[in-house]
Amino acid sequence: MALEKTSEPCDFVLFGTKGDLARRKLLPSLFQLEKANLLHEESRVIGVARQDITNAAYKKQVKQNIEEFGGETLCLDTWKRFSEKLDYVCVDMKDEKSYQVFKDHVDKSRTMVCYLATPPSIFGDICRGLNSAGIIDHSVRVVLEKPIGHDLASSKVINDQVAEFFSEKQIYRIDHYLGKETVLNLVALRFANSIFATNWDHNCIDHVQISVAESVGIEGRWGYFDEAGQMRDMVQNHLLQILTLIAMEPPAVLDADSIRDEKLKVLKALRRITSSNVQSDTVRGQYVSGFVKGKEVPGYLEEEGANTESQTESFVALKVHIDNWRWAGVPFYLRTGKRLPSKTSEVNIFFKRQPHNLFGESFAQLPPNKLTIRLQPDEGVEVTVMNKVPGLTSSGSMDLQKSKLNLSFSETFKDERIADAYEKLLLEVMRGNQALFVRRDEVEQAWSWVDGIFKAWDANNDTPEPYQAGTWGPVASIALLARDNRAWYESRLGKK
Ligand SMILES: NC(=O)C1=CN([C@@H]2O[C@H](COP(=O)(O)OP(=O)(O)OC[C@H]3O[C@@H](n4cnc5c(N)ncnc54)[C@H](OP(=O)(O)O)[C@@H]3O)[C@@H](O)[C@H]2O)C=CC1
Ligand SMILES: O=C1O[C@H](COP(=O)(O)O)[C@@H](O)[C@H](O)[C@H]1O
Repeated sequence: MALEKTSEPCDFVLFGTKGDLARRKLLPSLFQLEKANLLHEESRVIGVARQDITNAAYKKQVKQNIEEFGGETLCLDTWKRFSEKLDYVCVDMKDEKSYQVFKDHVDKSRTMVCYLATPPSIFGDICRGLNSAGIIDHSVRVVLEKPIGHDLASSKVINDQVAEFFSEKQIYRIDHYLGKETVLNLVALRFANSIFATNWDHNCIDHVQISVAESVGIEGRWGYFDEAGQMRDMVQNHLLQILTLIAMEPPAVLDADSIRDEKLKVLKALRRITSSNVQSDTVRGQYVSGFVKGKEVPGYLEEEGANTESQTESFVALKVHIDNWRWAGVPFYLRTGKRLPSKTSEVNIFFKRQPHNLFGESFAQLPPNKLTIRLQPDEGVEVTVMNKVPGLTSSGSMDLQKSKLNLSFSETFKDERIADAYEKLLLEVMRGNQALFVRRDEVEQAWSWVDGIFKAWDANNDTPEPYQAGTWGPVASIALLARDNRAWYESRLGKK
């Protein structure tokens, strides 16, 4: 993927620079942008945290982060250029007065991006602090991390707090799945290829499966995860965003609001899950100890910091209906979980059978066409097609077999490095393109739908079903599809 350099110098202010996300993802991504010469020569990265350290000490910490999480040997030339861009500001983000110090660090003639990699509970404090220091004007952009809130009500509170100081045009709500190369490719695949564009509805498609499987557990983030659970951590944002890109109508143009208007319509058309269908259409699970990739791992309730009463779900499977013309009668099955056999995300589109069988028994036994979009790893697109087995037969019959048309990104684009999602998104913020960010109404519509599921679970006194770490989730997840005479497509890596 060729990314384009930012044309304007930018002050990129990273609140929460010592946190997990900043260390693992954001700083290494900024470093990669520097390495690819995509940061403007005069741009700066200003880390903000509450520890009182010198700029030199901060640079040392950032260097260690990049060495630890950058995934490659540190390129010293790049580091020299990058470290010259680094600056550090000590702020207690809850104390309005402490923001005055910014005046000495930011240059109002540049574009300013404030990335809030902090708990959402202090987004309002940060905006207020920046405002009291006179830093906010119409050109400043603010990036908000997900999940925004815990439910619709709390997300409205946070969005209102930020909206007091920033207009919607200045707000970039990040969902890092929207920066993944293969998720970006969904739009190209659908709207640049007439073979898909013209077959993308209830006439041709039987059902859709979206699986986002993780092999990791909660990675020492009990405090955060146990409050959130897989539904708020993954479904409310990443899975619903993927779903909207698969299901949306073609936007008139590829600008931010045209795309977001179409995604919003899909979210509005989601059939609500209530206490009458929650049992048939949802499954939630919590892992118990088991083996992942041959290694013994603890159960959810044995994780560091765990409370043994927790009923937080680490797995969710859903049957979702989109009540509109295009998708009438086409179920979308979604599943995501931690401590599954492998880290594999893919979308499988199952097409309908041909209306009439011209080929006899061998054809009847074969599954219909399937389009697999491998989001990660081994990014690519695969179509299963029916093919004649070459050769002569005494009866003259035609034997068919299932074959694959396989586009592997790593083989096809050998010379292109696949950029991390955050690299793409950070560059888009610096460039001022909101197309890959989530609008307030989308976030709130998604919460409203997810809130309905929690309400229904509560009404039914539903609790998560146990599943062994290293398996594909509770048995009920298999039953969810089996009731419809369907089965999850167990992806290639799951078989390894
Ligand atoms: N970690 C991840 O993989 C992901 C995280 N996110 C989101 O990103 C955000 C950050 O997450 P994460 O990095 O994991 O969180 P952490 O708890 O690791 O980091 C939060 C940062 O905020 C700082 N902070 C909190 N309160 C204050 C305060 N009053 N004054 C100054 N600094 C403060 C902390 O400073 P200190 O170091 O001093 O405590 C810390 O550096 C959250 O919204 C999360 O939901 C989203 C996707 C993935
Ligand atoms: O946002 C989050 O995403 C990660 C999974 O992201 P991926 O890019 O590695 O697929 C998830 O592990 C984490 O819990 C969640 O907060």
